[in-house]
Amino acid sequence: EEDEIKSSLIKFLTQLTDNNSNTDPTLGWSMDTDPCIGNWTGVTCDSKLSYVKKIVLDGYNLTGTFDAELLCKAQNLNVLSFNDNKLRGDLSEEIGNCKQLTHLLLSGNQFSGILPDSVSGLNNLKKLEIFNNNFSGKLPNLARISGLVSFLAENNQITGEIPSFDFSNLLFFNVSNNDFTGPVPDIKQFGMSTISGNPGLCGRPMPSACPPSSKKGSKNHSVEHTLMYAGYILIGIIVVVFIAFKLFSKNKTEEVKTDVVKLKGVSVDTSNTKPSMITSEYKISASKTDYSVSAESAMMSSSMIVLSSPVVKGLKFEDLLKAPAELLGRGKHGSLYKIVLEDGIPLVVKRIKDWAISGEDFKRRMQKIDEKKHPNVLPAVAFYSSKQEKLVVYKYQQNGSLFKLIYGTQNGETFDWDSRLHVASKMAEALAFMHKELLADGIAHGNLKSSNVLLNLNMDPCISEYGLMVMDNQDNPSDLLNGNALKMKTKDGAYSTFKVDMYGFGVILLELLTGKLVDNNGLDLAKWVHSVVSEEWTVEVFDKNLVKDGASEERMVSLLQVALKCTNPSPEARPSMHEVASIINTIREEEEASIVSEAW
Ligand SMILES: Nc1ncnc2c1ncn2[C@@H]1O[C@H](COP(=O)(O)OP(=O)(O)OP(=O)(O)O)[C@@H](O)[C@H]1O
Repeated sequence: EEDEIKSSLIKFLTQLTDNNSNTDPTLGWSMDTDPCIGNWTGVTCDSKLSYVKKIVLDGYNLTGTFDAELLCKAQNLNVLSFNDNKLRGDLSEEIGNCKQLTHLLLSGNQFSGILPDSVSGLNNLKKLEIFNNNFSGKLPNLARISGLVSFLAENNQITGEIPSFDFSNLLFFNVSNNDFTGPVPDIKQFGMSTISGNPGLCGRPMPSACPPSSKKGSKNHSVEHTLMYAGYILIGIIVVVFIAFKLFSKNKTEEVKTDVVKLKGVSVDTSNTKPSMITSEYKISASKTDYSVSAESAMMSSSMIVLSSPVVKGLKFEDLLKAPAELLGRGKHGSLYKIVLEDGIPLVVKRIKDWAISGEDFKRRMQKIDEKKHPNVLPAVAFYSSKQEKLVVYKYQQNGSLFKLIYGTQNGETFDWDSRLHVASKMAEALAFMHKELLADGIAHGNLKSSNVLLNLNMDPCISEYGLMVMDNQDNPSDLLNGNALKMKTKDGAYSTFKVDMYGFGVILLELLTGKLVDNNGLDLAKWVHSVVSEEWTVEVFDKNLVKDGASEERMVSLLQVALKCTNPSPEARPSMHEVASIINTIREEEEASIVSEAW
């Protein structure tokens, strides 16, 4: 079979080098040698040298017709690059036999005829580049290829409508100077020049408006559409009824519970707490509707420990209860409320759920953490502990979280490479400091993720909720499925959350680099990146906004390598925060040096 592939490839090449001026028209492709070990020009094999993976013959003066049937006998081909030759004729249907193709690059030739339907079946295709040819006719349904990042087809004579791509997934797009007709797609990010030279296009910003029913609308089509719209309307009605119902029943209950304070769920049972913290027995039950301060509750302030923060001197527990509260989030580990004190200071209160830690241990832990101050770690303002309740108070950060910043960029805000690198390096320094200082106490962050990284007024990262999570010491197998719980057993048998932090940090780096959302505690994003990178198409993992802005690929790759080390499934293999911080600093210095040299 190998011989068959070899002879097909050689036959394929002979047809292209017939009248070639090359000194050696065989380009070293010979039956006597192995394509993977012999010197076959332009041929690259997989790492095990078992099959031909790429053929790159750009600018080899190749002429004649491109026999896809012969070529695609090598079924494992990933990359075909024949740019800038003199290839003529049709691209035949058999190109579809190269099922593994990720790159089909044929620009700068004299291909004619239609692009065969089989191209739309190349599911793995990432780049399809056919510009500067004479392709004509309608395109197959290329929108089916979900992973496509580049479609460049300018300077052909292609007709029909522009494929209905999901343009937000494309990095490179150009169909200018063809004969496309139909409506102009939403391609803002690419600019109108990428569709110019297609006089038959209609709708804004073209001079001609699209005819109202430009769709040929066969009967089947219109029936389908009617059904679809009827479905939408039905769903709409259900949603409206549901919301109305909810609102109605909520109004009813609110008549009973007079207060809007969401903290009212807080139940403070002080009967079992240490006498040093609480002087007498008072109970505020969850069902109690009014939290107005009573003389007794003032005494409870003693269990509220206000840390060194000057912002809220003398903050009392009842101040928290009194202030109007807004639920910001309800996570796996508790709820977060925003409150505004009487003097207008906004705070957030984290109410930690199910934390089996004694009041003393909690107090000691919070004070240990508070002793270590770093400008990029958000200090707690106060905390409160009773048997049922653990509350930690922070200052409200009006600039939102890193999570919002990364995913907000889709709405047109920019978060450029320089700023991302800045955030990464500040975070790494802060965590390296905290890890070092708190190593002996075994207090790591425990729940590092981009929503716990806030931005201060200078847009510097501010890591929140440090140390509020303790990993339970049970080896819960279901926990092992999510990345957060990839724990490491230390010598004395305890688990170290420090390596869990490394994983969390790695995922944040991946978010910064890819701009992609994390599912399932980051495991999916990490898995995805690991798989793309192992297939060698590293560049395609990066956020296209970064690529578009011309961020340095070299330094993005360096940061990606750090992220991959941090998200190694095996905790022992992950680096320390100290190592990571120094690598990231080096990357940043290189970035700064390059900006300086560019300025020259
Ligand atoms: N001090 C703060 N100032 C402003 N926003 C904050 C502050 N702390 C957290 N937030 C934001 O409030 C939202 C809810 O926070 P919360 O901590 O409940 O969610 P989470 O981090 O997803 O969950 P968890 O920490 O329980 O795993 C998040 O978007 C977070 O970024």
